[in-house]
Amino acid sequence: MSMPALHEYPSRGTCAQALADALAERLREGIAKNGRATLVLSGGSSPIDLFERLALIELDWSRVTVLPSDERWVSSDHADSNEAALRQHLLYGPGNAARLFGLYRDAPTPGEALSDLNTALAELPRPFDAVVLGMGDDGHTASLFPDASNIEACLASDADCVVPDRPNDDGPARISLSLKRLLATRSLYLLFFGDDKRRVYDKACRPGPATEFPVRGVIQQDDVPVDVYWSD
Ligand SMILES: O=C1O[C@H](COP(=O)(O)O)[C@@H](O)[C@H](O)[C@H]1O
Repeated sequence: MSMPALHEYPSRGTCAQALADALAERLREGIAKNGRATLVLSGGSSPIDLFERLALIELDWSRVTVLPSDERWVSSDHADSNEAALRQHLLYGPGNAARLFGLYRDAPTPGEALSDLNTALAELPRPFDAVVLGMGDDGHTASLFPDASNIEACLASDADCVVPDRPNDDGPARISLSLKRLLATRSLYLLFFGDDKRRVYDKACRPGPATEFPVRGVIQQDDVPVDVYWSD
C-alpha cells in the first residue's frame, strides 16, 4: 500500500494557495475531458482560506459542481452549515458561477432524507474530479467519527451517503458521504493545520483499525493516491 505524499508549507496561506492551484488544474482537466467537473470540499474552519483563494481563480466555473463532504443537519443558511460556508466563501467572484449541490434536505432527520439523497447523488458523475477532506483532533474525517456507534458500518457502506449515530454528541445530527463515495475520485487531498493534528495524522499512518481513526480509511487504501497538505 502506498502512503500519502506529504506537502509541507511554511505558512497556512502558502499551503492554501498551493492546494487551490492544484484543484484549479484538476477542474480544468475534468472540464477539458468531460465538459464538466465535480469537486467535493470538506467542512470546518481549516478550508475557508482555501475556498476564498480558489474562488478567485479564473476557470469555467459554470461547468463545475461543488458539494460538501458532509453536513450538519441545520438549514442551509445556518452558521454551522457547511453549505452556507461554501456559499459565503467559494460562491463569489469567478467561483459564483459554480453549481452548489447541498446535502441538507427539509426533513426532520438525516435518516429520513437518506434515500432521496442517495438517489440525487447517483446523478452526479462518478468518479469525482477532486475531493478535499479535513481531519478532526479525534481522527474523524468528513462526518465519519470514531465515537459513532455505527462507524464500522459507515466505513464499509456501499451507499453514497451515511448517517453517523452519535448518542453522546449533543450537536446537530450529521450526514456524510460514505468512505467508498469519497474514494471514488480522480484526485484526493487531505488538508489540516497545526502540530496537534500532525500528531494525530502520524498515529493514523501507523497500522490499526479505521474505526479508531476513521481518517485511516483515507490514508491507508489503494483506490486513489492521497496528497496531504499541511502547515503548522
Ligand atoms: O466537523 C468537521 O470537522 C472536520 C475538521 O474541521 P476543522 O474545523 O478542524 O478544520 C471537517 O473536515 C469536517 O468536514 C467537518 O464537518
